[in-house]
Amino acid sequence: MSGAPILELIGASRRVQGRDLVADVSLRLRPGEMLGVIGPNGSGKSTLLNMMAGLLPPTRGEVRLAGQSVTRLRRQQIAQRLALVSQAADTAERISVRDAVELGRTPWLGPLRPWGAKDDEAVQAALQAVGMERMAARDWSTLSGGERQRVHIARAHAQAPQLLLLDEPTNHLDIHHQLSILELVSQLPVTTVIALHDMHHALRCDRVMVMQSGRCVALGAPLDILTPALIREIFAVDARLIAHPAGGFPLFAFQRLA
Ligand SMILES: Nc1ncnc2c1ncn2[C@@H]1O[C@H](COP(=O)(O)OP(=O)(O)OP(=O)(O)O)[C@@H](O)[C@H]1O
Repeated sequence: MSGAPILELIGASRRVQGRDLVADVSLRLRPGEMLGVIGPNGSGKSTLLNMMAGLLPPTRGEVRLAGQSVTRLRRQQIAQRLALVSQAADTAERISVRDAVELGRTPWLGPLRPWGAKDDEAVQAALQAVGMERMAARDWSTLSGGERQRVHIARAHAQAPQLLLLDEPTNHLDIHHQLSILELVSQLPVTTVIALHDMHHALRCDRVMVMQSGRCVALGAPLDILTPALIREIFAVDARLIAHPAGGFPLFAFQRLA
């Protein structure tokens, strides 16, 4: 359906054993935006991303991908539109870094569409984007946690999705690679949803959605949403926003409430 947003949630809920893990989330992504999803542990961020990816069907409401209910799309159709890098992402051992990234091209291949130069280019560009081209021949099993994380992101990049879903993509990365990945993601010509714990990273998003007990309790521009009052209420900490001394993104100073 032309003109439909790449992703729309309409009262999307997921109830398991009588408990709403995600409750009544409505959301319409804007083209090219980077949406940060934050919230305390167990607030439903991963469940929501898995629902967006069509891996967990909503028990109420709907998730629409490019205008179509995600539950009615085939896996390959979904994979041609979105890539998910989940927290628990793993890859079979005994394959090389390049092999792992090549898996990203799978949704585009078929009996009438064999591997070609375009696929090689996509894989090379993805390896370069995350700074892993020199490790392309390395065995996956020998990589560090952060290197694996970068390869997962490269695989998602090679998939050439319109929508990229990243569940805490920076949690294994050193500070240089955290900032590189966020910058890379913000520059990609895709719409991105990124579950985060670091509020400094959330400030780099176009919009932020705050979750609490499965509900979306705030959605908007980061500085409008991440106020000391909201942070105190949701995370039970005192937060002050401080200007960056060199003009960068502002900084939070946190203190546990007494
Ligand atoms: N299959 C399941 N059955 C029962 N409860 C579940 C199931 N999957 C998740 N939960 C619960 O749902 C809640 C939301 O989990 P989810 O992983 O979505 O939270 P999260 O915000 O991503 O948490 P974190 O920040 O710790 O990664 C948690 O309380 C979790 O224990």
